[in-house]
Amino acid sequence: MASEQVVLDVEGLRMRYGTTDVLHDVTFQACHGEVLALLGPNGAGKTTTIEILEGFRMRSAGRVSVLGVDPAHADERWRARVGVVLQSWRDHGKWRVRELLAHLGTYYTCYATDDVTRPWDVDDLVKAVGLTAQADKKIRTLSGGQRRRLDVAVGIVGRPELLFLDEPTTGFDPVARREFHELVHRLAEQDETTILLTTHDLDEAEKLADRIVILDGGRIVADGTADELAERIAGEDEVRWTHAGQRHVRSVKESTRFVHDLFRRHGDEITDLAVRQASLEDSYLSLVRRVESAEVTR
Ligand SMILES: Nc1ncnc2c1ncn2[C@@H]1O[C@H](COP(=O)(O)OP(=O)(O)OP(=O)(O)O)[C@@H](O)[C@H]1O
Repeated sequence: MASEQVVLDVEGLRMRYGTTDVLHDVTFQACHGEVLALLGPNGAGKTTTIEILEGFRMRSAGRVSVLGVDPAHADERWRARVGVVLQSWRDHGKWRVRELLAHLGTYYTCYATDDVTRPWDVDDLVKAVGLTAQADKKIRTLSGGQRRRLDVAVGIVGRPELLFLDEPTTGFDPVARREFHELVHRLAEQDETTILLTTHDLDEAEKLADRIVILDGGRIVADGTADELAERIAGEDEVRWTHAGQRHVRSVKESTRFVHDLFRRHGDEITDLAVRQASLEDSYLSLVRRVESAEVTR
């Protein structure tokens, strides 16, 4: 993390649609250069949260500060510092990729600073999102995954300080996904862009995020690094080994100590040893099941 400067500050956020509360007292922060993943089951409140932070939706209660400004009262200068990748860019089908990005980029020219050149050079941008071969194609002829890459390019053309990515890799093939992950790392590490992303891909969250916030039923049920969540929630590693021709599997809290004891007792008789640490998926599933069973008994 480049500095401890707080870029996103959310405290006691509440949202009510009609008579239904969908966010209850949501509190979290993100610091400069941090990549934060917001996870949670369908309907947990991720998009609602992100739309409030983007200034697209009015909250019912709570305090929200984004780059030091309340998004409900933000101006164009603030908007130019924020990049948004929405769930899909469907307009401008007759435009060509390069043309659209160059056109949208002109909006940011007046927001360039001594430190940040705006907009992003179109050829560099098209290359960064892997659309060089499609740069002169009409948008309506792009495949679903190529459109999604264009969505990402539209979101970052102004070189935002803060980037919101709502399910960015839906429809990406494995190569596109890998390239997108490299782009996110580059944005966070080289450009110190703060990134808030939502995803249902736990492997993606584990790879990209410095910190993970899990929302369930409109409440934050976990907040920490993938390792912290694995330790705090799933808590157990899986150890597999063979002894005297027989396969064994045990779930244990302290795998290093367990393996040490195993070798102390059986030495070279132990073969095929494998230790699998609890993954983010284990933590997530265990947490969501716990919340669901608590709701059933409530
Ligand atoms: N405009 C709306 N009017 C009424 N209820 C809404 C509206 N938008 C969302 N909701 C409700 O708010 C809750 C949270 O929805 P939201 O879209 O934020 O969830 P999500 O976590 O993004 O879900 P998903 O993973 O399915 O995209 C859901 O119960 C949804 O039905």
